[in-house]
Amino acid sequence: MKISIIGTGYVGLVTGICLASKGHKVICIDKKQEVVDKINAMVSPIYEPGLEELLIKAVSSGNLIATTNLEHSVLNSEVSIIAVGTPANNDEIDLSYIEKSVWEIGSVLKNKNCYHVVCVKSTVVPATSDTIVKNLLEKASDKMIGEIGLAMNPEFLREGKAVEDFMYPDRIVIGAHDHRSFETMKNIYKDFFNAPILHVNLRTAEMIKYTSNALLATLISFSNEIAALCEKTKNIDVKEVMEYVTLDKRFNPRIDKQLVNPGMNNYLKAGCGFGGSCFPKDVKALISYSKGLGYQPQIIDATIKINKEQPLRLIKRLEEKLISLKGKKIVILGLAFKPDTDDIRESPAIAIINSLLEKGALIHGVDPIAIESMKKVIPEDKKSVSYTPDYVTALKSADVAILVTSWPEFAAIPPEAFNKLMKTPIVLDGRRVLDKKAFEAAGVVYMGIGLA
Ligand SMILES: NC(=O)c1ccc[n+]([C@@H]2O[C@H](COP(=O)([O-])OP(=O)(O)OC[C@H]3O[C@@H](n4cnc5c(N)ncnc54)[C@H](O)[C@@H]3O)[C@@H](O)[C@H]2O)c1
Ligand SMILES: O=c1ccn([C@@H]2O[C@H](COP(=O)(O)OP(=O)(O)O[C@H]3O[C@H](CO)[C@@H](O)[C@H](O)[C@H]3O)[C@@H](O)[C@H]2O)c(=O)[nH]1
Repeated sequence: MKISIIGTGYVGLVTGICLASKGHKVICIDKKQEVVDKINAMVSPIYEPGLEELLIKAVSSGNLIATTNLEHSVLNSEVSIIAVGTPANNDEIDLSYIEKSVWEIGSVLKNKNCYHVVCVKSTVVPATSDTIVKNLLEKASDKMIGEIGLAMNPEFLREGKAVEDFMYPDRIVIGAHDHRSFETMKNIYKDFFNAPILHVNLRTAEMIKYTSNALLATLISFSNEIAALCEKTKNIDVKEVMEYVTLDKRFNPRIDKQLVNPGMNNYLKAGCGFGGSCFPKDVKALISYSKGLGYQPQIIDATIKINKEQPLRLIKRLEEKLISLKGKKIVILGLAFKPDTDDIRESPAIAIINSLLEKGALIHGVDPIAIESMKKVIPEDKKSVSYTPDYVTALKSADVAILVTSWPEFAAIPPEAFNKLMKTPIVLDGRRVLDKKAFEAAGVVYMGIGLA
């Protein structure tokens, strides 16, 4: 099929490249010329494992091109997928990018005579597609929805695993205004063999996306609350508790008596809090949507509150240990909000560094790829903040190291290196990926989230 994708960020680019690799003819549209130029030059504008290899194949096979020309792209495609940002504005969803792109598409459709489906892939609060999007499209095109197709197809990919998640989805949710819109969208996904394609109405599709993110975020805050209790009780380790609780087959289904999900990859890992461009923004948008309906949410309100406190609890524990953090050299192992990405949006590292700076500490941030992104938010300054990709340089004569992002390379640092390099070898494991016994055997003071 011929598909145009409006907005070529994480979601738009991954969608475009993956659909092109399934044989569709894809045009990626972005308003940023530098993004378009990079794509056409077969250089990925974002860091995502496996993406650039697929991009090279997609562009060289002629299945993918990028442009800033929306009109030409919409006229030359059967479906337009909208993947522009829906950022938070004072904790409410900002729909201005959606509105602008819908208007632009509608204006082109005014002069297009064959059937065209407009599909919202961006995350939008329930009833956005069947009210705001529908009204704008009808007004701009001078046509009724029905004559133009309308769908909402939420995206569930995770950064760092985006290609894998897109190519092998657990389910494909298609909210459709009518049967014809649904059938057209279904055709796009006909070669995604193992995923069920679920047909729902537009607003249900929107609610499924928010519910998914709110549930996953709530599981993390729940685990962090249990971690706080474990820290106040000697000899209980939250890692052990959560691991054994989740052996229950209601969390960990079995096939032929074998665990399907043995690594506890189920959002019940306590840590220094969830970050990223989605969980914080989407849970807050759901809270604001809910309040707008006159319902005061309780659980998801607590999810955000616990997440805000979680990085600060870490600092409090350090203060209890060291009395004062003033002048202490503190190494932050990990700046990205999770491994395998250079994205630092809402990363717990930001709250941790800012709080430590307020207390007069000196920061040495380490990350394999997220340093440049972090410098834009917390710039390097010779006195109190510096960054390096090299942990050896950072750890030299440090007072404390805090592991914030579970990059595998940090878990692979030998415990002896901390003892040898640091002034006072104290390690605070904010992701529980280090081996406490090995650290203690190497003479390092080990502190961990969810462990007294
Ligand atoms: N990032 C994720 O992992 C993820 C996963 C699932 C869903 N989502 C949702 O998908 C949406 C997009 O997220 P993202 O992270 O890809 O955003 P992003 O900020 O990375 O990318 C958005 C892109 O849209 C472009 N753009 C904005 N208005 C435009 C217009 N009128 N015409 C052409 N281009 C335009 C911007 O230049 C930018 O490159 C959001 O609603 C987000 O909540 C994101
Ligand atoms: O047990 C866990 C699992 C995750 N996290 C943290 O949660 C955050 C988000 O992680 P993850 O879900 O892997 O990354 P995202 O790329 O933000 O993906 C989420 O947000 C996307 C955007 O909406 C959705 O598409 C995905 O389904 C949803 O998982 C990160 O800071 C993680 O460190 C934990 O603290 N404990």
